[in-house]
Amino acid sequence: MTGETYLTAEEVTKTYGDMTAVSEVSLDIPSDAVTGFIGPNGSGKTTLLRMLLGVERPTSGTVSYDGPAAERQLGYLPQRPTFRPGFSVRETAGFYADLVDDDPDRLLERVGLEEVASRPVSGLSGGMTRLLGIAQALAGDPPIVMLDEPASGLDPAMSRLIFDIVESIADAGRAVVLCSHELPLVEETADRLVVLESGHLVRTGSVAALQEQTGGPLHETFTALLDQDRATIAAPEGTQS
Ligand SMILES: Nc1ncnc2c1ncn2[C@@H]1O[C@H](COP(=O)(O)OP(=O)(O)OP(=O)(O)O)[C@@H](O)[C@H]1O
Repeated sequence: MTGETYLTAEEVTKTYGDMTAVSEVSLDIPSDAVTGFIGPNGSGKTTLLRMLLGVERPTSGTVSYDGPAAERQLGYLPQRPTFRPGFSVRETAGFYADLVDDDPDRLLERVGLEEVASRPVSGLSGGMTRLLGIAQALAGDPPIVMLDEPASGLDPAMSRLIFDIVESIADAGRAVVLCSHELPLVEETADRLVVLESGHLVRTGSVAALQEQTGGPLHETFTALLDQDRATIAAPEGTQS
């Protein structure tokens, strides 16, 4: 079930010199839903996410926030979250909570890190570091939460835990966007998919609708869609079977 549009991108393009990382992508990000960005390495997922966040300025096109009034509109988990060494988990959560008048203990409880609150951040596992990154992204209760590869490099149990938390963030009414290569988990968790290839949006729609198009599980659907698009690009108009 998806809700209102919280963020709108219109024909956003990002070039770096001669390289086009994202090409004329238009999309809406709805509340009450997880939108998954999938695509091969280098297809432009992170660049698109960062333009939606406003930390990367589009070369052309616009991004507009249509969500509710909020002190912090967007929360962000970067691909490789890093925290200041020497601080404990609680001090770190406290730093982010203070910026938006939130409660650090609430944030730690939200991701299940209250038991390790006194541990130095340098002593956290990769999974716990990611959980602390999610806690930070939730500070101030932003209506939109964006997560870049929240489970990359994590074991299956930790990946599952992270995706369960991601789902619960959207269940609380927020708009959640994530980039991920963990296709089976994305298939289970996402409501909508945005499929990118070489900076182009090649498909968007609900997971069910995309599955219906090719009649298979997501990882097969994904491969089939990309193959289909390569064929579309390769075949001159009117020659496709
Ligand atoms: N600051 C930059 N300067 C030059 N090129 C860049 C920059 N940032 C990204 N790119 C290029 O833009 C393209 C898209 O990169 P991006 O990181 O958005 O892809 P991605 O789909 O997130 O990849 P991955 O799945 O590997 O994280 C890549 O070819 C990348 O090398």
